[in-house]
Amino acid sequence: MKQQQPIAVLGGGSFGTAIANLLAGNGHPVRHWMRDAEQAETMRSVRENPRYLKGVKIHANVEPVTDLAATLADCQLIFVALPSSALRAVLQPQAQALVGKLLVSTTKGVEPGTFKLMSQILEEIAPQARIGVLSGPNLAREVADQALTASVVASEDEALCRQVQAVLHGRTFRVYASADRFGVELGGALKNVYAIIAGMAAALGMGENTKSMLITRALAEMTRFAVKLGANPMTFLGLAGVGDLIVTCSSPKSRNYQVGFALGEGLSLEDAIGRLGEVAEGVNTLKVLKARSEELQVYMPLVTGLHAILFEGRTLTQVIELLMRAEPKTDVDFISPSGF
Ligand SMILES: NC(=O)c1ccc[n+]([C@@H]2O[C@H](COP(=O)([O-])OP(=O)(O)OC[C@H]3O[C@@H](n4cnc5c(N)ncnc54)[C@H](O)[C@@H]3O)[C@@H](O)[C@H]2O)c1
Ligand SMILES: O=P(O)(O)OC[C@H](O)CO
Repeated sequence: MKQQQPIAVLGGGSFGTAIANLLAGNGHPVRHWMRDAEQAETMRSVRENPRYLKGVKIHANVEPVTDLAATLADCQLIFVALPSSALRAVLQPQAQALVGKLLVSTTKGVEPGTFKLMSQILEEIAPQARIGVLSGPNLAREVADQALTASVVASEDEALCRQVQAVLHGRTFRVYASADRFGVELGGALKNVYAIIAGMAAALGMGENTKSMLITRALAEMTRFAVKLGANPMTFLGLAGVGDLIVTCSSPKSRNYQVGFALGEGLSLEDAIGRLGEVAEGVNTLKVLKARSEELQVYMPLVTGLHAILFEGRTLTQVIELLMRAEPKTDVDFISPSGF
């Protein structure tokens, strides 16, 4: 009988582990690549990732590995679950091995300096690869615990979308397809910033009206920015836009929300990140988004306010005062700019 080709998952953190397990549970052999040999050995022997996904049993079809070149050589379909800060550095030296491969980024971040999204970096490193993204309301812990979940695979390459749907679809995980790779990926990166704000609001005991205002105005702000970049605003009404924004802004399981909550409790940014000990992409995204929104002259008061608190020494009270007293605006202005 012909042996099934393995699927690669790059990144030994919580999301890499959750995706590897999902694929394995669907009957696929998985090469789960991580840089840390000790972690791989632990995962091989105890069948758990105690540092990033404690209590979740690693499926027998998952093989934790540390040889990146061999992993890329053996696999055609490759899921990338590396932090945005590591993706280029890890994959650039492997450019030759990526020719003709199907690369699916699950990383939700933006590169400082270039403002490139992760699939755009993959495209630059490997112009002869086939590229897609997977994004949506997908907290790793819940995916791993088999909570009913939906996600979006986005690519101009329809066959890639169908293949990703086929390998991930299962009893607990539904995958929708989209041709709008840029919009889907941008939504996933931007929402992390607003989750920090939502976490702060929760720590301060703010009410339900406030939470709703924050999420809705965050969506307006994200969409305004996306439209300026030429993205389709309708994509933001889907799972990878409003769906991901809701889960990340309402769940204490979100690491970005946790950073915000710690800030709301009075911790410094450094201590909040230290206490988390995992990736919170929103902090870096905030810096690059603030700079880019100024260059493009897009009105983003929540981004400006959070940046002022984290990096310009403003107090939360000062920023709330400024936001609430700002000139009244038109609702849904990014769709009907001349509403009034
Ligand atoms: N965790 C989630 O719920 C979730 C869901 C969807 C998408 N994502 C995205 O997935 C990406 C990865 O996040 P995560 O949650 O798995 O992170 P994590 O904090 O759980 O783990 C990060 C992993 O990356 C590894 N790493 C760090 N630097 C590296 C390098 N230079 N080379 C190789 N490995 C390196 C660490 O060793 C660790 O294994 C992020 O962009 C995140 O936004 C996360
Ligand atoms: O834990 P966070 O804040 O990185 O969010 C995880 C996912 O992006 C939620 O979809």
